[in-house]
Amino acid sequence: MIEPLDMSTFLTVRDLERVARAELPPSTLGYFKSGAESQTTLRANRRAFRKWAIDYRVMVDVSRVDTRIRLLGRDVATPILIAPMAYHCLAHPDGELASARAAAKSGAPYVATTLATKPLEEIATAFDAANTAGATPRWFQLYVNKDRGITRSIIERADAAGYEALVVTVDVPVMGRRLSDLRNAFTLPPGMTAANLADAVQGAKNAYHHAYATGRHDPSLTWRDIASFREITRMPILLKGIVRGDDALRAIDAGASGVVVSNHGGRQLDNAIASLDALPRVLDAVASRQAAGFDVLVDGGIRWGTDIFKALALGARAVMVGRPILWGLTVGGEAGVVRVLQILQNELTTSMALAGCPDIASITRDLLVPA
Ligand SMILES: Cc1cc2nc3c(=O)[nH]c(=O)nc-3n(C[C@H](O)[C@H](O)[C@H](O)COP(=O)(O)O)c2cc1C
Ligand SMILES: CCCCCCC(=O)C(=O)O
Repeated sequence: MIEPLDMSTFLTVRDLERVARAELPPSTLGYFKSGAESQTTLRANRRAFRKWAIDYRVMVDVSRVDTRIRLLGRDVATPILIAPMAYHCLAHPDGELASARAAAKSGAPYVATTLATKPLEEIATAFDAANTAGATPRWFQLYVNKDRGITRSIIERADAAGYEALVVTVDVPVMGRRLSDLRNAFTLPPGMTAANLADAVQGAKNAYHHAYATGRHDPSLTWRDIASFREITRMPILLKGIVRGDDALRAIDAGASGVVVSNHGGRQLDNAIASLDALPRVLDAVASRQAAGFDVLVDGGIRWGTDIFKALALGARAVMVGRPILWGLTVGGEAGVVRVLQILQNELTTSMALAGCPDIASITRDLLVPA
């Protein structure tokens, strides 16, 4: 019998990544880890964090460190969210049910993807059962289907299942060229499906990824559509994949409540600007709206608590973490994702204490200098 791994032996996200890379079949590993084309943006996302050093304060009472934030108008325990990512069952048979439970137990907001391998209703139930104090929100990420009837029905299902926000991903008009997926003809293995779309892609049950990307996904999405989604749902809308100040302002005009500064983890436009590099100009553009509750989040390349510290110091409300969650899920299922979130949370609170920041509000811009 193989003994379950003791999660406490993993001290960094990298420790889990190493084991996950060894465990995953090549085609799945390629799908999870890859960026588009030359992977320049994938690398730039990491490099952007190394451009900053933390100019710390001393002699501040940090006997208590509080990571609570306000997010879309409610209190949340941590600024670390789980990014929407397709096909969690590739990492572990419990898939999104495991990652959702782990998020709820850790107090980390969870963003379920349209392309989940478990139905959005089951993910909601798994999350809520573990969210005993009801303190943590879960959001739903939307990919827009060419058949707007299907899109509408997904939004209505997410609404009915009690998701608190709709995250519309806007940086995938078409899929980026991830070379390993092309070489491996990546698709879902037999028996695994994009569970929210099962009715929509009948006849392609073992090839959802390709069938969805080439046949169903809508490249004609524009700002006008956001206004039309506003009419369908009570959920506040965030746009994920914004890197420009003028687009952030358009998002506000379209009725969005926030944006996620993101280049999709370097998986879409290769040579795109790094997310962290784009963050300051987006924040500058929407500065006057932040007091009114317009939230700016960022993702891409976050692997350490100090990365989160830097993003918050630049002015992000919160961060989303992508691939590290898949490494944790691969290595230990729910316990592995809990461990990833614990590691990042511990690193964040340690860096806050060492930088003289007892709470998130005290992580200010002057604490960063060029490295
Ligand atoms: C395997 C994988 C699948 C993803 N699927 C989705 C998705 O379904 N919807 C979405 O909006 N973003 C998706 N993303 C992008 C993530 O939400 C996020 O923007 C990115 O992973 C952040 O970068 P990081 O992985 O470096 O943390 C995916 C990313 C990965 C790695
Ligand atoms: C054309 C939409 C396919 C997106 C696949 C999921 C995703 O966002 C990613 O792999 O990245």
